[in-house]
Amino acid sequence: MASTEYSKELHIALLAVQRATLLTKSVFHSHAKGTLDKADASPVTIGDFGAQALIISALQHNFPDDEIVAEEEAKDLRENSKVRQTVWDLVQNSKLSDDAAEKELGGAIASVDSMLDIIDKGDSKGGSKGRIWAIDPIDGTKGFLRGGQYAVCLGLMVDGDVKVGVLGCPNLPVDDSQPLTEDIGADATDAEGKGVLFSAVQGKGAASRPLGKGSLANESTIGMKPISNISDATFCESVEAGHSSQSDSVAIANKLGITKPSVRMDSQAKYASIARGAGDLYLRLPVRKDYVEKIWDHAAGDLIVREAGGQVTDTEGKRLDFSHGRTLKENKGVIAAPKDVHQHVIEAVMSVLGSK
Ligand SMILES: Nc1ncnc2c1ncn2[C@@H]1O[C@H](COP(=O)(O)O)[C@@H](O)[C@H]1OP(=O)(O)O
Ligand SMILES: [Mg+2]
Repeated sequence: MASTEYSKELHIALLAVQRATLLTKSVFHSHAKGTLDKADASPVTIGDFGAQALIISALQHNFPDDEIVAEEEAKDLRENSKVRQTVWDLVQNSKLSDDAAEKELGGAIASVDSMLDIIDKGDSKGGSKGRIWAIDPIDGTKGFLRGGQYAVCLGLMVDGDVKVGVLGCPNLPVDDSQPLTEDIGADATDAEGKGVLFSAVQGKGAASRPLGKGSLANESTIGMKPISNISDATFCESVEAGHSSQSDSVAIANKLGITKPSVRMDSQAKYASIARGAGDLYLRLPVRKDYVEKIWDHAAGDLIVREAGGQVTDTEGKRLDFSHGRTLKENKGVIAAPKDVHQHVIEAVMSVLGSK
């Protein structure tokens, strides 16, 4: 492997997200078969803890001095032996079939207690200095539960700037050119042709590759679709009306002359979908004034879209600022679009939100 800047970080991030995403798929299947019921916990909880443990152990093995911001803490696992055992069994059984890759990630976690300590390493406060990884082990929990879209998310920030981003999207089609539809990939966890790893390194573009099971398969470069007429755009938004205002998005679409209905999907799969040109715009319009977005919900997607030729800002046109700790407290909402139409979209957004 050529050793350009951040190539090792990218390589390890891809393998770590691949392994963790495969773990979440196996949780979904065990749940669907009913074999998880006796664990007394939701499959989201099991998958979240398992995926976070696997990713952090890989990062600690390779980059022991880096800080980590992750969504979960092990408190509940320490208090519930049944769930703890379920997660531990799962983590022990989650190995890449490529032995060399598994070795690069540091192999198996030594004990159940070290697994708990590893999960708790995700407690960094974040900030504007140093190397900090942001992890969302399962983003889009509702999508995960319904067999639809969710994402395993990992980003590396250096001095508050995202340098590497990886998204594991097990239920998106491998084919970058497949058009975006509401139920794309739904109930398709086991179907052929599903499961993608998206990645980007700052200044080096964005790529996709099949999620696969073993060594990382061939990557293809991805890019946003040029739009000659904004009224032909397809936009994505949350399924959850509580996460993004679906009435404001209709008003903004009207203003832009967009007639196609929105495509609703959970998770950062929205960022990935526009980055590969399957959709054009991603609107995330605040519903509650007091909600602050979390860095792990945006770091990877923000870089992947920008490296694919897009611009990502908040609803006022400000770039997402990852240097303020665990949250994006200086931003409200997210607007992602191809670079040359982004300002036009922001004007429509500001006019609609400003007139409320
Ligand atoms: N009021 C809210 N506004 C925006 N995002 C929210 C809100 N409440 C929760 N979220 C976050 O939205 C993310 C999912 O986004 P999407 O709708 O695009 O799939 C989750 O990480 C979730 O965080 P959490 O996991 O803490 O609930
Ligand atoms: Mg999330």
